[in-house]
Amino acid sequence: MDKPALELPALQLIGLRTEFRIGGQWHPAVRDLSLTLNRNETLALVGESGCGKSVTALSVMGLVQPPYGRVAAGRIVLDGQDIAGLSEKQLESVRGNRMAMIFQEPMTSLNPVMTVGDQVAEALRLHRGMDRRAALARARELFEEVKIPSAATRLSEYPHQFSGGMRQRVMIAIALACEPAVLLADEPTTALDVTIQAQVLGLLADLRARYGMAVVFITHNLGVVAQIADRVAVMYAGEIVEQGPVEAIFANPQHPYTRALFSAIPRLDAAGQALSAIPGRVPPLDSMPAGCRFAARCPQKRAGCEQEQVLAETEPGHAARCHVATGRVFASA
Ligand SMILES: Nc1ncnc2c1ncn2[C@@H]1O[C@H](COP(=O)(O)OP(=O)(O)OP(=O)(O)O)[C@@H](O)[C@H]1O
Repeated sequence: MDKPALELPALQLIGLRTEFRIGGQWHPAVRDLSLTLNRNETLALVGESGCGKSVTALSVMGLVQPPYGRVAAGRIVLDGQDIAGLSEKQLESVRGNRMAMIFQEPMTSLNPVMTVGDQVAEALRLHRGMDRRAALARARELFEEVKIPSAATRLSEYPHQFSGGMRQRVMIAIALACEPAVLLADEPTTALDVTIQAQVLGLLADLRARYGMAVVFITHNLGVVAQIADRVAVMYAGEIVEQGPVEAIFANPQHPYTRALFSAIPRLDAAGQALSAIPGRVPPLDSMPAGCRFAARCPQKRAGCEQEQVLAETEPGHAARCHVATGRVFASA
């Protein structure tokens, strides 16, 4: 695919804050979240369950809506256009077109009573104005690109006739149909067995390069991160606590939470040693502590952690939200 000469970031989030209403009050599930993603780049969003990864992706897709949730602040800039304030109707022309999302369980997103071919074709008819015949011809090409064997005959089958891995390929074909600038992938391989997972990861990497997409890949599997990501953003309790190139995050993690995540991975050379799970749990949205949200679980807690922390660079392109790691003090100081 040709790229524009002067390239805008594919996706920029600037100060994103997404809130949910709990007991009549709004509480942030994501706050002060900024990141920039270029075309042909994969950013892994990692962290424990409940730390705000899916809410971040759903916010980008415009799928957090009142009355239960809202994007309360920030900009979501897709290929230079701020889409945070778009109406639902305007968003419909962006979703599945300039940005697309794939989920852990494709069965919940696929229509069980429509052939998979028609489901791929639907996106092309809606966003590209193709007639059914042309859309189905393109759907066949897309099935070949995502390596679904016997593409031509499988187009007229229904989702239940596909295995889990093949269904995920159908979802990827739908997502790619309109050649989106940004693909949001929320744990797309978690439900697959490891061999199929590796195949789907390889396929996503190939397609990213072929289509020049930016990919946000949500996972809590650090092995997957190592395999697929260029950059990593580690989230904890709704905030990015560390961000940087994948090599720097693995070789030189700065935030105590990132280090704790790494020490929770089983290691072959440490057979017999207990796995170090992180004691405690992510605080619920309606009782977030002031200051560092990880402090209560942090082995390096000290004076100053009770103050708001800023995300500050520890080396070029690598930042952490911890005054102990960065030597930088506080947002409020
Ligand atoms: N509709 C909702 N109403 C209220 N709270 C919500 C809603 N959706 C998500 N949350 C809360 O927002 C926080 C972030 O959730 P999110 O699903 O983004 O976590 P996650 O990091 O993606 O976790 P997982 O890996 O389990 O998907 C959690 O505390 C969750 O309970």
